[in-house]
Amino acid sequence: MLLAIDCGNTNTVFSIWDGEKFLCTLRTSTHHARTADAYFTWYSTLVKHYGIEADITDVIISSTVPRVVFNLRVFADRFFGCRPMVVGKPECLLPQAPRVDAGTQVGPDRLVNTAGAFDRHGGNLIVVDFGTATTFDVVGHDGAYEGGVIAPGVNLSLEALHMAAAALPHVDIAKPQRVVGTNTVACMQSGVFWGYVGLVREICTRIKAERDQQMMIVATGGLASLFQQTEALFDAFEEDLTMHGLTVIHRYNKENTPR
Ligand SMILES: Nc1ncnc2c1ncn2[C@@H]1O[C@H](COP(=O)(O)OP(=O)(O)O)[C@@H](O)[C@H]1O
Ligand SMILES: CC(C)(COP(=O)(O)O)[C@@H](O)C(=O)NCCC(=O)O
Ligand SMILES: [K+]
Repeated sequence: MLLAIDCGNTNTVFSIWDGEKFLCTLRTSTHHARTADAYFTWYSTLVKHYGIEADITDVIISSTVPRVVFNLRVFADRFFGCRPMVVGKPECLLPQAPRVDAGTQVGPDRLVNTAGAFDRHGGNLIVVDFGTATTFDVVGHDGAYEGGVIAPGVNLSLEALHMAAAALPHVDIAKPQRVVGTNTVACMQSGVFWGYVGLVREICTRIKAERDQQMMIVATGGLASLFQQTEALFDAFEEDLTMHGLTVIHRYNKENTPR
C-alpha cells in the first residue's frame, strides 16, 4: 500500500492508497520541527481509531516546505522500511517535464496537480488550487506544466488586513450577504470574497485569451467549494486532486524505473 503525503505551507495531509481507493485521509498542521516519532504517534493513533489495516510498502512526498522533508524521510525509513519518492527531486520522474524558464523550481504541489488533472481530463487545463497561496497551473496539450499564476491565498489576504491595520479584526472567510457591508467584518469579507471571484474569473479569462484556446478549469483545495457554490467559476471541483496526482506519479515511477 502507498502512503501519499502532501505537505503545504499550512497543512500536511496523509492518505493511504490501496491501489484502487483512498482508505483514509489524515490532516495535521505543517511544522518543520515535528519529528519522525511524532508523525508516527499521530499517524498510528488515527489509523487504529479508523480500524484500518494498512500495510505500507511505499511512501511518496510532495512538500512546498523543504525543511519538513528530512523528518518525513526518517519517518518512512524507520516505520515502513522504505525510501520515499520525493516529488521535485531528480530521481523522482515526472510523466512530462515542465516547460518553464531554466533554473525555475516549480512548486512540487503544482507538478502533482498537473499530473493528477492530466490523468483525469487530458490536456489544455487550468488547475486552481486554494491553499496558503492560490495557484493557477496551466497544463499543456501533452500534460506538461507550462507555467501559471501565484496569488495570495484567501485566508492570507484576510490575515494580511488584520496584521497591517490596527482596527481590523481576525475574520474567517464567508460569503457576505451583500456587497456593501454595514459592519467591519462584512466589509472585509466582501472585499476578499468578491475580490477573489473577480480575480479567479479575470485570470482564467486572460489565460484562455493569451493561449487563444478553450481550457477546462479544475479547482481543488477546501476553499474552492465556497466559491463554486456561489458562482460557476470552475468546470470541476476535485477535493482529492493532489492526492490523485501523487498516486499517478508513484505509478509512473514504478513503471519506468529499472529495478
Ligand atoms: N474547507 C475549508 N474551509 C475553511 N477554510 C479552509 C478549508 N480548507 C482549508 N482551509 C484553510 O485554507 C487555508 C489553506 O489551507 P490548505 O488548503 O491546507 O493549504 P496548504 O495546502 O497551503 O497547506 C488554511 O488557512 C486552512 O485553514
Ligand atoms: C506557490 C506555493 C507557495 C503554493 O504553496 P501552498 O499554497 O500549497 O502551500 C508553492 O507551490 C511554491 O512554493 N512554489 C514555488 C514557486 C513556483 O511554483 O513557481
Ligand atoms: K496552492
